[in-house]
Amino acid sequence: MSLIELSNIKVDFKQSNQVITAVQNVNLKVERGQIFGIVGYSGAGKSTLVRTINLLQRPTHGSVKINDIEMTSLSPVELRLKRQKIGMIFQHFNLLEEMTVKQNILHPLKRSKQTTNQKESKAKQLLELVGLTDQANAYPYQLSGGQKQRVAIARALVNDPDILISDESTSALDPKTTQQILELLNHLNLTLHLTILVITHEMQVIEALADQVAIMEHGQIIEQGSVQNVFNQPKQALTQEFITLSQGFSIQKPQYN
Ligand SMILES: Nc1ncnc2c1ncn2[C@@H]1O[C@H](COP(=O)(O)OP(=O)(O)OP(=O)(O)O)[C@@H](O)[C@H]1O
Repeated sequence: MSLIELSNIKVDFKQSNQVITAVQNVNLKVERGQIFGIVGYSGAGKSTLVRTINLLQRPTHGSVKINDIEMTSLSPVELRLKRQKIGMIFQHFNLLEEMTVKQNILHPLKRSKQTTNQKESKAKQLLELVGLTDQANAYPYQLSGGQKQRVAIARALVNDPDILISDESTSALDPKTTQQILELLNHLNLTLHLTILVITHEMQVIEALADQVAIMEHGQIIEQGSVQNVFNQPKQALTQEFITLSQGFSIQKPQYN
C-alpha cells in the first residue's frame, strides 16, 4: 500500500462561462519515506495537483488516498485532523510578520490542548532541528530568506506530519542557500522518515534531492520514474529540455572577425 495514491485526478476551474482544466488523468503513487519530485513549467498544474492531496483543492473527479484512507469521503472534522499530518512550505515562506520565530513555529498549535511546557519543548526541539536556536525571538524582517524558510519548515513540522509538501520552496533563494535548504530537507527525510513531495521548475533540485520524478505538462503527467532512469533515458522532449536546462545556460554567441 502506497502512502499517497492519486487515481484519475481531474481538476476543473469554472470561470464565468468557461472551464479551465488545470489537472487531468493524473495517477500517482508515493511510497512512505520517498522524496518525490514534480517538475513542470509555470501553469503546468503542479500546485493544483498537490493541493488535492490535502484537499485544499477538491478534485472534480478522482480518488485521493492517504494511507489507504479516501480523503474525499472524510467529514470536515476528520479532514482537519488528517491535514495536520501534511505540512506545507512555499516559495514566499508565508510567515506572520508580527510574530517572532518561535510564535510562528507554534502558531498551528494555537487551538491544541498541549500545555505551555509541551509547546516550549516542541519549539526548542524544532529550532534546534532547523538551526535557529539563537533566532527564537527574532522577527521575520530580521532574517535572511534561508532563515525564513527554516522557520516555515519548523512550523510545517510542528504537528509531526507524515508528509511534507514543498511548493517551490527554494525558488526565491540564491544557489548556496538553496543547497543548504535541500540538505536540511534531505536530513529530515532521513532522520524523521518524512515523505517529501517537491514541486519545482528546476531539474537540478530534483537531481540533488528526489528519488522519483514526474514531469507535468498541460495538467498531465507526461513521464515518471526513478530520477536515475529519467535522467539517463528521458522519453519525452520536454524532459530532455528540463535536463539540458539543469546543466546550466549555454548561449550561442555570434562570431566577429
Ligand atoms: N483558482 C483558480 N481559478 C482558475 N484557474 C486556476 C486557479 N488555480 C489555477 N488555475 C489555472 O490552472 C492552471 C494550473 O495552475 P497551477 O498553479 O496549478 O500551475 P503550476 O504548474 O503550479 O504553475 P505555477 O508554478 O506558476 O504556480 C493554470 O492555467 C492556472 O491559471
